[in-house]
Amino acid sequence: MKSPAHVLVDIVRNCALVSSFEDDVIIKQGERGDSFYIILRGSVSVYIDPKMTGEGVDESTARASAAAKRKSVKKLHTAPESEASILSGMEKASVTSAEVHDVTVHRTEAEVALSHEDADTDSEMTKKPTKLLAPLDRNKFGKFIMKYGQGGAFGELALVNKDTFRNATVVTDEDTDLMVIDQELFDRSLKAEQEAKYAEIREFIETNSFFKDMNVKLKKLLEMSIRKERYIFDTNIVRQGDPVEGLHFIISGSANIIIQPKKHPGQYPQLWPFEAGVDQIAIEFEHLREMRRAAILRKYEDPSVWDTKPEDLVIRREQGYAAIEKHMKESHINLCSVQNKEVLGDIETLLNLGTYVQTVRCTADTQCFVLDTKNFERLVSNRKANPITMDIMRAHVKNKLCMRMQMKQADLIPLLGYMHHKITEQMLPQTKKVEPFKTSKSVPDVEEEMQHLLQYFREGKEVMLLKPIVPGVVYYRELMHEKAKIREQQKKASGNADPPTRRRVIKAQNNRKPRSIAQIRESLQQMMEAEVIEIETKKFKKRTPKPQKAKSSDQQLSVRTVPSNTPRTLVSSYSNVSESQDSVKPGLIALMQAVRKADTASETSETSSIDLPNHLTEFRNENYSNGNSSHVASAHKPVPPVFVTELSTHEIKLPAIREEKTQEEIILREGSASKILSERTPDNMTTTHHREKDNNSKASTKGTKHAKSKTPNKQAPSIQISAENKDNAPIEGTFDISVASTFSKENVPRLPALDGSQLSLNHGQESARTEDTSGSNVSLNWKTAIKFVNQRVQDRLTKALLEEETPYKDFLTSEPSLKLLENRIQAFHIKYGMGHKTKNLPPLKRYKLDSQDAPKPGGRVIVKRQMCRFADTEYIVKDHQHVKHSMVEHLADFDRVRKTKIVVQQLLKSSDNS
Ligand SMILES: Nc1ncnc2c1ncn2[C@@H]1O[C@@H]2COP(=O)(O)O[C@H]2[C@H]1O
Repeated sequence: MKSPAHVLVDIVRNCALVSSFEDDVIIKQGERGDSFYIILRGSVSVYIDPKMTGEGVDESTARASAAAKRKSVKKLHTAPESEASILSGMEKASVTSAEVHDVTVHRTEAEVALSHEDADTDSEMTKKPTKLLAPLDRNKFGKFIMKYGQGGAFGELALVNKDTFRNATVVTDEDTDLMVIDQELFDRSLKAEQEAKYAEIREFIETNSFFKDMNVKLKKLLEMSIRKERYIFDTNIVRQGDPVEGLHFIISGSANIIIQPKKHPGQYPQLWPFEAGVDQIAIEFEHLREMRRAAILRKYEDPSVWDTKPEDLVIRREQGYAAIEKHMKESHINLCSVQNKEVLGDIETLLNLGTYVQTVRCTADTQCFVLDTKNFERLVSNRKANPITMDIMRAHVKNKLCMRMQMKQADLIPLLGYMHHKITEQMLPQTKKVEPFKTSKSVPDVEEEMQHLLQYFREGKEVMLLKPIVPGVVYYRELMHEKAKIREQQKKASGNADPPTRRRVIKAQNNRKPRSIAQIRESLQQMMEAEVIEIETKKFKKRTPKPQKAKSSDQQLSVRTVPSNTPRTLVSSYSNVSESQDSVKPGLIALMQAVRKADTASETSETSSIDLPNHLTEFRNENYSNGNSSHVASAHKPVPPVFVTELSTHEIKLPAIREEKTQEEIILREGSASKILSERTPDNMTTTHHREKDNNSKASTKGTKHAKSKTPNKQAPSIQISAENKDNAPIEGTFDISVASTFSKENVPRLPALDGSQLSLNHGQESARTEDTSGSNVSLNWKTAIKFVNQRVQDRLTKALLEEETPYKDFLTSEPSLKLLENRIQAFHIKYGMGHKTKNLPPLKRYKLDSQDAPKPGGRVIVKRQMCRFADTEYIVKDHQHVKHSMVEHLADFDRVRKTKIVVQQLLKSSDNS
């Protein structure tokens, strides 16, 4: 093998020297070539036409275009100088080497003179003398790739590759002297070395994680585009602030990464301050970046933030070289050391930073493979041609930045965090545009609602005053009711109610506060009174034989029946109470005790007390004819039944009104409590539940088809009272315990129509005091209870329920309700903005839906839709609408400006808090 000196001598002796002028095309892409060039003086530029290499198109298209090209080559192979000769270096065209000549253009002085002469003649003829001297249009050669200067060499590929096609176009940038080495000389002097170089590059590509998965064609192109460079000890491979050349892959040696963070703001003014964008808060305040930048500059008045040069100069001039060296050392951060397999310039390239973030100084002789930016853009970052490499690179860069951020001095380099954030953002499948405030989790729902409102106001839209619908706002309760109803309906429709979720249960338990003993006692007492628990019963059980309990009853009730051929009496089984408690407890307890006492007495005497109406026979047979019930002797005459089923401690239920099918009013049965009721029931009757109103109201009942008897509700504790009407259907009322609590033997209301004779209650010794003409004995207490209950029913159907018809007679649209609404609006306003000024808000305007002067709903006028509680019952009362609509106009003086003010205040408040 020849020594380098011998090779050099051989080359110098046998090469040719050529001088070229500016814009001479030395090599044309696609043509065949047999020369290698070394630049002795001047410079050249390399251009590649991507269409000819097939890069940037997927393989199938490339194949198709290649086939097309092959065809055209066959056609035109006789004219090698024509366009047909511009073939892809990759394509193996069937053109013989003899037919193709090296068409490298060397413009000699004579040729140029000639062309000038031509131009002159031309100018004489065409008067356009400068035409040939016009600058060369280099665009037609494709993309600019790189420049070679003095000492550079090119044209080796055609000689190394068997196909001898030129892979790029080379054009002189100035007058250039070239050393030309022909194929023969090249083969014997340089070919081996060049081949080895390309083999090494090929191996690098095959093993490098960025490139190994690229397609073969791109790999081949990449192979031609990568060059090897050597850097000696203590030289910089790249320098912070210099324009990014491309990627440097260190393959041997080692280097230090040195960073001057102070330079970064000047290098990347568009990104500075670098904290912006790193976290959620910074993103939200991204729009304030300029202000922050100015503020920081004002604060520190530090020009070095922008440029470190003047500062360096000042130090050097004032304090000398030693000082500046020391200063430089201090401001340089030696971040880490890198070696084989390190990539330089990848961060900058991916983040499009333009200049190097760091200086990389060799700590040993170092070799790198270099992929220029242009070649990188052409072959790697082109997504179409190469979809995977960029993703691999991003992951690599992210890892690298992660590791660097964990280094000791990383805190002094804020740019690191920013770059990491940016790369992470790039790696997201779809980078989310973060809107300030809106997406922030720190902003509560209410605030978001307020922002919506603000938006509406900005757009000049009228908004419902009562929005947002959040707890504490006026219509929240109504909305929740509506929702609850819908849920209920859905549950009913689906057939089975879902059990509460475990989570809810836990929550409920957590919310429960521990109760004091007094509270526990109190609730126990209440439960006892409500017969939910059976403490008293148990006590009693020890002393007296217990009547059998009805199987179907969930409550502590039992009903005794008499044989079906005798009048049947239904009484409560509250017979197990000690007499000592009798007179002590007022109200309901007294009543219940009285009932129990009477019941006990009746048990012992085995007499029936209250007749069971016919329509209840079935009910009784179904529920109580299980042989467990004790039979009570019946009275001879049918008597109005009092059907005590359940107890209520809270709710006042509306009486369900039984209506005649044929008549336009409620008629109750004579000879019973219902008779009294019928006597006292006015012609017109309304079904509102304002007990405090007088009985002058006029509303009539309507005949209806609903005639089902209602089975007493055994779940909810309440007392239901059944009276009998013509159709033997019950009239049910609900016992008001709050009123009952004032009840005592002495103040039993006098019921003029209440006739003891109609009661066939037989309660042993107490019966002597009854006025029962049938001879049945009714205990005083029991009778009193019946009286009281009847009184209540009577009150319900006469006084309490008969209310004067007003536009807002329904509970929800009644005056108190609207007052409540006004209060809540006021509270809302006080809470959300106007404070004390809103105390004197004008009242809501009320309209009847059908009145002529009523405004149309919309804008400031809301229609309030409300369901009457009767909606759930089976009875329809004439002229009564279950669904009520009323209209309420918003407060008049609450103009938009003030609303906006409130919203803005609210927003400001919330941003202050956050
Ligand atoms: N990226 C590149 N791809 C191909 N050739 C290049 C590239 N950069 C520089 N060149 C040179 O341009 C020359 C064009 O002719 P050759 O193909 O013989 O050899 C080529 C290389 O020496």
